[in-house]
Amino acid sequence: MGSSGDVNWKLEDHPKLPKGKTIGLIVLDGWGESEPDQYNCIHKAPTPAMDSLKNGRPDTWRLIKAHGTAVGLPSEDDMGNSEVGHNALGAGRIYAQGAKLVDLALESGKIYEDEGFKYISESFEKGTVHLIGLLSDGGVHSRLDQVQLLLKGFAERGAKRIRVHILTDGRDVLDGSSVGFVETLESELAELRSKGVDAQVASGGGRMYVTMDRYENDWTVVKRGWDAQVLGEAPHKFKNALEAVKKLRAEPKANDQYLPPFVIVDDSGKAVGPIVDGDAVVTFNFRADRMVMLAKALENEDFDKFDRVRFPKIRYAGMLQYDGELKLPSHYLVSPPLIDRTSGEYLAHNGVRTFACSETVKFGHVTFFWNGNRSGYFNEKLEKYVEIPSDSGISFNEQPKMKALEIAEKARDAILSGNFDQVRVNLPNGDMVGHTGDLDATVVACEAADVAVRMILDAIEKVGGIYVVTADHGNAEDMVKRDKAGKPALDKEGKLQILTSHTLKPVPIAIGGPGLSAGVRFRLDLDTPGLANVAATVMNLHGFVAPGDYEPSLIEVVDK
Ligand SMILES: O=C(O)[C@H](O)COP(=O)(O)O
Ligand SMILES: [Mn+2]
Ligand SMILES: [Mn+2]
Repeated sequence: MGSSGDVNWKLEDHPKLPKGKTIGLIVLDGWGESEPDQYNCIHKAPTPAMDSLKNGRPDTWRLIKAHGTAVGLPSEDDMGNSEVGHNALGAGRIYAQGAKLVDLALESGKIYEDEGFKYISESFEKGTVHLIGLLSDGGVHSRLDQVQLLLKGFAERGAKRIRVHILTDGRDVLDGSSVGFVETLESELAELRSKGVDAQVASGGGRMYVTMDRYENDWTVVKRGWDAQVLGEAPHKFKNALEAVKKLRAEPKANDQYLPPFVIVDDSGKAVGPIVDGDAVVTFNFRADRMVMLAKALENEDFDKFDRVRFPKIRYAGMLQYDGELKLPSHYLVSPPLIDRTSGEYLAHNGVRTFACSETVKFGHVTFFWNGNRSGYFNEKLEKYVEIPSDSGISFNEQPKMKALEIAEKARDAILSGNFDQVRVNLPNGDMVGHTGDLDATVVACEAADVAVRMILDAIEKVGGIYVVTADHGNAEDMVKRDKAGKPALDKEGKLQILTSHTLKPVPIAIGGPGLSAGVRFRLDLDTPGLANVAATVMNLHGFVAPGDYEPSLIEVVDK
């Protein structure tokens, strides 16, 4: 057990707070705090459990920051996301995250000096370099400006033939914005062509239908991408990417997230950029969860998730290494943040028994991301992680209740069993349904999450425990794009622009339960605390003082 040899894992006893209270720790995914209006689905939904934690309870309910620099992102314009949110919640400190690390490596040019670039550049002379990833400026999984810099950088350093395999977004950015991003990319590629580089888009598809599945929920998503990117085969063929995206978007009910796969073909109808022996491949997403499955398909000799038909001998590098435990991929352009000494690891060393649960689409959030991008248990005798299979092959507005009830039942049973000191869940509804842009379904989703919260609170009540309820970033509380004055913004045709993405809003945190010592309340002296302050808070509630370099606890104990 343990990640680093000479760490003193023993946590000091908290001078005032007892040990042995069962803590129910709930993360509502995509649940921010915003003005109550008709685009605030949390406000529109009946949420009696969450309301009861807030109303009239200023000492034990507050807001904390969940976006921008508070979670290690480059700027205050960066909305929060699950990866950085759960990293901060679990690690108790703020780490420069993927987006920022890539920015720094590009700015300093270090990206071109390290092993990963040297490795792929061996293919520049004779092979093609392929770039695969999410094409948007969402800044959650990838950023187009970084891709533009990479394209230039590769060309300046000898790449002769470049192919880009795009995944359209519409989830971290507005639906329909794919067209503009493709235009930007196309003009970048035209610029390269004018300098003698053979550069073009080779394939594409919508991120949720092609390639970017996560936590092995549905391998057919990755297969669709493989067929287009590697084999050069797809149901739709076009002469260029702009035409592809425009035509496919014109189909009834089409949207950026779910565009079908396509390949770009030459005049003879042949795909312009299948991946073949001797080529280099870079997956340019910096975020791990939705790249791991493709990385496995590209890298692993033994692979049985679908028939790859061909397994080309390529030089493959990720923008980052996506899984430090699996060392996947083995080559990468930028080193990921080294998140060590997470609260989970400390608590395991101090005998705290932990149960963690979510459904597939968020399971890694409350385990892998929570534990500093680390798979598996710190101590399997003390921990139990339960994954409830998510529905696959549907958009979650079709089943907005998702598995909230099942997650709550597992948490309830874990709490009542007396076998665990911390029972931690992620309730995905507000986020996953919020991303569909379906307002009515998102209201149902928020209500379902609230019902799940109630069930967990009731179990905590029964065992005399403590609850901590918070969220990782905003989403469902604001479902419309707004102008600077905060009014809903209309597009050129006068239509409302539905917001499928996360937001910049703060998130609530509430504590309570019969086990909470009298006199515990939120401190008023902290200057805009954020998600990283939660870990020390939870350690206190388990009866421990947090390590000195953790962000300060949110609570104090006053004499009553
Ligand atoms: O991957 C996704 O679904 C979105 O881009 C971000 O959502 P998450 O950060 O809540 O997972
Ligand atoms: Mn999230
Ligand atoms: Mn999300």
